[in-house]
Amino acid sequence: MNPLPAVHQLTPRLPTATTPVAISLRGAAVRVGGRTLWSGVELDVGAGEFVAVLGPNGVGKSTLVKVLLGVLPASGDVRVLGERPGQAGDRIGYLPQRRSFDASLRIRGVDFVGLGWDGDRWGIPLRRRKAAAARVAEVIDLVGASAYAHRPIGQCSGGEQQRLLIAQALVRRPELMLLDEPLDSLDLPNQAAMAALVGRICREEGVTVVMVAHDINPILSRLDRVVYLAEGGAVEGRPEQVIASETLSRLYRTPIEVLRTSDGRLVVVGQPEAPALHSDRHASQAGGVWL
Ligand SMILES: Nc1ncnc2c1ncn2[C@@H]1O[C@H](COP(=O)(O)OP(=O)(O)OP(=O)(O)O)[C@@H](O)[C@H]1O
Repeated sequence: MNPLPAVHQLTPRLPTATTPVAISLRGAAVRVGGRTLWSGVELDVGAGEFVAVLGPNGVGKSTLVKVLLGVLPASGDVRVLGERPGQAGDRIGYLPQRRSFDASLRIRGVDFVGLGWDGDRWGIPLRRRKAAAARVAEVIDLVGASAYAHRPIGQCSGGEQQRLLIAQALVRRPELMLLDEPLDSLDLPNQAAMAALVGRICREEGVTVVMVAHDINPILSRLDRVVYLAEGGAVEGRPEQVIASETLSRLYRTPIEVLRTSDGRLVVVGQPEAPALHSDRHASQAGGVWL
C-alpha cells in the first residue's frame, strides 16, 4: 500500500464571499511532551458548519481544540475567526472534556450559566445586569433546561448538567463553539437529545460547531464534515467520504473495514490503537472495534 501523505483533504474548499472560513489550518503541527502528535494538517471549517473531530484515544483531538483556543502552541498557520488562536475571546464558546460537579455543589444552574456572562466582570451596572438575566433565561430555554435551572447544579443529572454547560458556553452569543466530547457518559436517549440540540444551535443560531466525539452515530445525520485524526496526519471531508474502508485504511496504513448496520449505524473494525493511551475511560473500545 502506498504511504498516505500526512494530510489528505478529500474535499478541499476555497473560502468565498458567501461561505467565510471560521477555522483554517495550514501546515499545522503540534508537539506535546516532546512528541509530535500530528503535523502537516490542512483544515478549513466554514462558518455555520457542524464538524466532528474523530480518532482513537490519545491521537490529539483535545489537543486540536486547545490549539484552536490558543492555550497550546502549534506551528504552521492557524486562524480562528480570522484571528490568531487566543485572540477571538468571547466569540468562542468552549465546553471542556470531563466536566463533573460534586453533588454537594450548591450553585444553581441559572447562576452557573450567568457566570458565563459576567464571571470575569465585577460591578456591572443594573441595565447590563437586566440584559444578562434576559440572555441567561433565553439560553436556558433554548437548551430546554428551564425545569431544573433553579436547582443546585450538583443535584442535576449528567444530562441536565450537560445542557447547562452548553447554555453557559452559548450565553455570550459565540460565533464558534468548541465542544470536547459533550456526549461522553450520556445514555443513548440523552446522546440523541444533545445531538439534536447542538444541531439546532448550529442551524438556527448560525453557530459554527466543532465537536470532538468518540461515536459519530448520534450526530451522523447532522454533520457537514468530519476530521479524522491519525498518528501523524488527518483526513477531512464529508462523513461518507471519510468514514469509508478505503479512506481509513489509507490513513492508518492498515486494513480497516467500515460496516453499516441495518439501522444505519457505522462500525469501524480494525482501527489501530494510538501509541500512547492515557485513560481507561474507553477501555471497552480496545480490541479493534470502534465507533
Ligand atoms: N501537557 C502534556 N504533556 C505531555 N503529554 C500530553 C500533554 N497533554 C496531552 N498529552 C498527551 O498527548 C496525547 C494527546 O492527548 P489528547 O488529550 O489530545 O488526546 P485525545 O485524542 O483527545 O484522547 P481521548 O480520546 O482519550 O480523549 C496523549 O498521549 C496525552 O497523554
